[in-house]
Amino acid sequence: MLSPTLPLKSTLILAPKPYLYAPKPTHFRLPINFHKLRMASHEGFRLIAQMGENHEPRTLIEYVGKGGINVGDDLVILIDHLQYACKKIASLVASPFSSSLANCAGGSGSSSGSDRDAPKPLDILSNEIILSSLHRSGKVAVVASEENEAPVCLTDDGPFVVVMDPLDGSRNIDASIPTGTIFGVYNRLAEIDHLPEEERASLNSLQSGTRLVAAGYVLYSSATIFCVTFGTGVQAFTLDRSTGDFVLTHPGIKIPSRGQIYSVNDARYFDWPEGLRQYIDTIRQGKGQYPKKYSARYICSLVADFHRTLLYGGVAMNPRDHLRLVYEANPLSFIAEQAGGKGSDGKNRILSIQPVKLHQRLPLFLGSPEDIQELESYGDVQQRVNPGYDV
Ligand SMILES: O=P(O)(O)OC[C@H]1O[C@](O)(COP(=O)(O)O)[C@@H](O)[C@@H]1O
Repeated sequence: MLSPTLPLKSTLILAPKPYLYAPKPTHFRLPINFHKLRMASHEGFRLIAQMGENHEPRTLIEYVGKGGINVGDDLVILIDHLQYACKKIASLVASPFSSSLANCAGGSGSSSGSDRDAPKPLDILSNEIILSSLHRSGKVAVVASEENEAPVCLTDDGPFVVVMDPLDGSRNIDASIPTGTIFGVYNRLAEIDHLPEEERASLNSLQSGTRLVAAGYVLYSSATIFCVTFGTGVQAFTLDRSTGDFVLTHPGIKIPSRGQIYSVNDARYFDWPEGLRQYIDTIRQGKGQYPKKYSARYICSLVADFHRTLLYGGVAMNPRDHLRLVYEANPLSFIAEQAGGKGSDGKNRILSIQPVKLHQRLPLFLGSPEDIQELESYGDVQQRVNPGYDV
């Protein structure tokens, strides 16, 4: 019944054995230790074989299935289709054409004067890839996407509703900077099935974040990482390009209770409120509750900044009304909480904010519980000035 979990053609290509590609002698030597590389790849295979021997769920699909946490057949099928779509996107963003796709004016129709379809920008293509995969799953009633003005109805009796940002950070593609997909899954509200389609779709998409059944992100970077929670902790899986599987590499992620990194676009410092300036000035001087000088890291790609924060701790923020509640803040806050962290708008828990509009924006602060608490204690941390920025 499941969609083929066969990898994409490109992911079928076996990883080259480093020793077959030893460089021809030249007048300079590459600083590569091929013996070490060979050992590292042997170590990787030994690790994977061992995980299999222990009968631990090894792949994403094993993890969600009956041998793992058993989320139910319907949700397994949905996740299987979603991961398949994300593998396609991973190939797309890594392709030699990604940068020209990212920059093209885009459009879904034919270009004028030609009967050939105009190329579509990557975020539009990614949206179409996920939408069609979810449609084929037969398990999704409604999809609310950053790329669609209104929610899209797929299958009337599909048990789930999916909210998503199909490709966040695509403006970075030109410079090969990481991008990501963000998603959340709700149960369909069967009690409103009698309402007209538009109203049903809207109410299904505006469910409170506290009702999320699952949430995750896929990071397209040096590795492709599928990080997910079903409300019982957070696990991350890394795409093994030799088999096409997402392999469990980060079981039971726990965010450190305190980090030493803050992540924000601090060119906006002079548009910040006093409280936020004071907070950042304090922690970077090592004068906060944690007596260490904080470091700054900001990729300007939400999934990448959040992923690093989840692993290393600290706080990732965008203090202006910019990021979206329904398909960015809610799923990432659910993951943060499941990892022991927090998601806040500077005053309130994100998950308890009732969405009123699909594309609603808000300030977002995600990270280690002690860092978020300290930040909130400054009171005035939401940037009210939002003049619009060129870059
Ligand atoms: O310009 P800012 O305020 O630094 O915002 C950057 C944030 O905007 C995003 O690029 C998303 O913005 P878009 O939805 O307009 O693409 C995030 O990936 C990133 O974290």
